[in-house]
Amino acid sequence: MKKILIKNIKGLVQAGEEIPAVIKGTHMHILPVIENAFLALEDGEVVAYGPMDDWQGVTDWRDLEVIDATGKYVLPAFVDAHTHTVFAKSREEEFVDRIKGLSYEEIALKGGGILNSARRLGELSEDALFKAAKERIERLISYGTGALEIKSGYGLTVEAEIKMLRVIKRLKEHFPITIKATFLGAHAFPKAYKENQQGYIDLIINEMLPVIEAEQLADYIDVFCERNYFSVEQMEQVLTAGKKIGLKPKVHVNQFSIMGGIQKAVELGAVSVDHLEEISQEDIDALKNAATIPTILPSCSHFISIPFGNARWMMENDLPVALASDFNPGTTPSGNLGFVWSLACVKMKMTPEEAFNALTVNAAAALELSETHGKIALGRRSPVIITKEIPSLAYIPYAFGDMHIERVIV
Ligand SMILES: N=CN[C@@H](CCC(=O)O)C(=O)O
Ligand SMILES: [Zn+2]
Repeated sequence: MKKILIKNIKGLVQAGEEIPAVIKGTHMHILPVIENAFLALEDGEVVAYGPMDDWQGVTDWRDLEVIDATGKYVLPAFVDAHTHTVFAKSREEEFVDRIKGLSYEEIALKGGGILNSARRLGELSEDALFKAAKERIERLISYGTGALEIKSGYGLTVEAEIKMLRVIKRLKEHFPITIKATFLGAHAFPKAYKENQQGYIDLIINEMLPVIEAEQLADYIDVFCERNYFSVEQMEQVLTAGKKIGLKPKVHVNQFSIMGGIQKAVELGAVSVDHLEEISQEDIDALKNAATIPTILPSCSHFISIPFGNARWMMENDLPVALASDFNPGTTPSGNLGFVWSLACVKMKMTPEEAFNALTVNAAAALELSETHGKIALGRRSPVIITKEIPSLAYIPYAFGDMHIERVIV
């Protein structure tokens, strides 16, 4: 048995059996920290923690690794509940086009964007996609990500969507961290179906979903509900078909426009609604008393220069805000949740504590991982982060761009 004792921890963050599975509104500011603490793990499972004064000493030193965390914090790893980590190639030429004045939507309308990624993904083998995604995930873990969701959606043909999902399945098997798969066949209409949108929806429902069901390739179903992409009615068709084979909805809504997608997604029992750069009082009202987690993606706002989600307004309305990276080659070529933490504080005026809850407890809820992730508690095995020596917890989002993580125990 591999035993690890982390002692003299400057601050053990978010440790406690009583920490709730979802943290709403004003409660998001509450973040428990045990000062001068210890944490004991056996084969990754939390077997004891608390103030150093309560530490009983070690009786069995065999196979024990002792880590002295003087001046360092220990945190539950982040949960990334929204990524597109499997993709073929980066898209920096679109980045340059945006610098020159084109918008994301204009680039997409001239054949760039999602269709650009789909063209490139079609050319790559399953093995090549797996290798590239594996390297990305290794990097994400070193940044403190302890569980993540990965979407398909750069295939847009039966063959290529299934290829993506098979890659995600292999990644699940390869990594010790939890990975969940989301089917996003309804990410964009392929060129061949530009004039026959219903034909593509039929392809998703009649050709893709049966293979996904037979091979158990997905946990969730997603639709990009947006002008020039999928309408609310089209989203409803796809989500309803997905639900019939047990896929719960997690959807892209309100990135550029307000179309009623949030209300419909809530009605269909969505686990989360993601993006929300644009939001109305009606949207907020729909989310009150719903189990759906509003998930904001500030790195996307930063990178393509669109508004940041109004987290403060959501919290004032007692909603449980989650944060995720949206890691993808088009709108967010970074899966670094430390940077997301910083952006949430600087641009969305979330306190460091609120943003941390949004990256852990509420993010775990957005991925239905509340039982295992988001906090440190007895019996749990989810990854933990050990920081470098830092003056305070707020220093992490404050000193953006620096790497504050020394080690991630998976
Ligand atoms: N908006 C939809 N999908 C991705 C971007 C896809 C792309 O541009 O490749 C997002 O969440 O930002
Ligand atoms: Zn996305």
